[in-house]
Amino acid sequence: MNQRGAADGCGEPQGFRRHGGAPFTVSVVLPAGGTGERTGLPTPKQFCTVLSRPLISYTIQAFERLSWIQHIVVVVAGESNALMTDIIQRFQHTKVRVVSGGATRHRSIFNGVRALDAGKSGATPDVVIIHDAVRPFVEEDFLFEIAMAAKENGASGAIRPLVSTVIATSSEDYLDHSLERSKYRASEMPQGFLYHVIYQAYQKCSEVDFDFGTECLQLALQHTGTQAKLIEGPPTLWKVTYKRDLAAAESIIKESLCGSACIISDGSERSREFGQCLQRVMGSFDMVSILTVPTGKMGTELDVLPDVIGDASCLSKEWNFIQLSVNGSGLSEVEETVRALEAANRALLHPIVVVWVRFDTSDGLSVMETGARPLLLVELASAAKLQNILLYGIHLHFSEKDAGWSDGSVKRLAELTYTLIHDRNASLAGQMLHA
Ligand SMILES: Nc1ccn([C@@H]2O[C@H](COP(=O)(O)OP(=O)(O)OP(=O)(O)O)[C@@H](O)[C@H]2O)c(=O)n1
Ligand SMILES: O=P(O)(O)OC[C@@H](O)[C@@H](O)[C@@H](O)CO
Repeated sequence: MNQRGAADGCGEPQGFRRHGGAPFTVSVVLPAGGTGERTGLPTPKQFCTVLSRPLISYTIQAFERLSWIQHIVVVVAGESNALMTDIIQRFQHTKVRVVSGGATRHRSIFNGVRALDAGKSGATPDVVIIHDAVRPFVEEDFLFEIAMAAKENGASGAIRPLVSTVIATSSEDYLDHSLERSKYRASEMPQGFLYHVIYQAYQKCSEVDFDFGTECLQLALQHTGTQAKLIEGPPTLWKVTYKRDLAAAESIIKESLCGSACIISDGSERSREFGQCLQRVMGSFDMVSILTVPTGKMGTELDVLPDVIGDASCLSKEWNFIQLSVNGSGLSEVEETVRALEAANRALLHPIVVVWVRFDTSDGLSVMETGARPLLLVELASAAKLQNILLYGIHLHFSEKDAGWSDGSVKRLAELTYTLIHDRNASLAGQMLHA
C-alpha cells in the first residue's frame, strides 16, 4: 500500500513512500500564461474573480493543501507577473513560484518544467504534474493516481468520454468521415511525467510542436517512446474555456460552501429551543452538519465561539453562522461573532455568511419596526463586508399569546436563511429581511 508522505520533522513534505521503498517527490506546473480569448473578456480567465477570488487561486489551493506536493510553479505572461505575485501574497499561498510564460501553451509549460530543474528550485522532482491553471476542480485522490501512474509508467494522463462525435472534414468543409466515438477519449488534465521524460520530450520538440501542439502526452510518446498510462477522471476535471464556464465554476463553488452551518443561540431557553427547531428544519436542506453553540457560556468572554471558529481541525472551512437572539439586542453578540471570524482569518479564501435571526415576542411596536436597529446592522455589515464576511438580518415576530412559533414560520425562516447562505449575495448584506 502506498502511503502519501506527510511533512517530516523539519516540515519538508516527504513525497510518496512505498513500504520499505525510497520516497519520491512530486512538483507541479500550472500553465497560466494564456489570454483566454474564447471568454470574450478583457481579463484572462485565470485571473477572473469567482466569489471575490481569482480563479487561479482555487487551483493553487487544490495543490498547496497536499503535503506530498513539494513545489508549485505557476507560469504566467510577463505582464501578469506582478498580479500573480499579489494574488499569492493576498491569499497567503505557499510553495508557489512564478515564472514567465511563452507565446504558446507548450512554450509556457516547458518554461515551467525548466524552472523545476535542480539548479533553480533546490531539487529536481522525480515526478512533475502538469495541470491547466483554469481547471480548479481537481481532487487529491485522482492526483495521487496520476502521480503513481507517472512514476510507474513514465507518463500518465486524465481522460474523459467524448460527449460529441469527432468528424474529419474535406477541404471544402464537407464530411470526409467520422470517428467511432467508442474508440476515442478526450484528453484532459492533470497529466503526470517522470521529470526526465517530459524534460527530454521538450528538448527534442520541433518549432511546429511548440507552436501548434496541444498534447504533452504525444510529445512524450513521439520524442522519448514513453507510452502514457491513461486514467479516466471524474467529470469535475473540465477546463474553464468560455464565459459560461466561469458562471458554472461559481455555481459549483457556492454549492461547496453551503454544506454546513453553526447555529449560535443566545443562551436563553427560548433561543435554545428555537435553535433546535431550526436545526431540525435546516437539516432537510441537506446542510451536512449543524452545530449549536450556546452563547450563554460565551457571555462577554466569548470563550466558546473562538474555539468553535478557530478550531479548523474539527470544523470544515465552510462554516456559515446563524446567530439567534430573542428579544435582546443581539447585535453586540453578532459583532463579537464577526470579530472572532476576523481574528481567526476564516474568510481569507471565501466569503463567510453570518445570518442574524432576531425574533421578538413583544406585542408592542418593537424597536425593529421603529427602524432604529437596521441602521446599526447596515453599518456593521458594511465593515464586515470589507473582511469578506457577509452579514444579513432576519426578523421574526410572534406574540407571547401564541403557543410558540409555528412550523410554517420556522420553515419560512429556514428557506430564507438557506437562500442567503447559498447565494452569498454581497448586495443584500446589511439588509433586515422579514420571515
Ligand atoms: N501561451 C499560453 C497559452 C495558454 N496557457 C495556459 O494553458 C491553459 C489551457 O489553455 P487554454 O484553455 O487554451 O487557455 P487560453 O490560451 O488562455 O485560451 P484561449 O485559447 O481562449 O485564448 C490555460 O491555463 C492557459 O493560461 C499558457 O500557459 N500559455
Ligand atoms: O486546447 P486548449 O488550448 O483549449 O487547452 C489545452 C487542452 O487541450 C489540454 O489541456 C488537454 O487537451 C490535455 O492536453
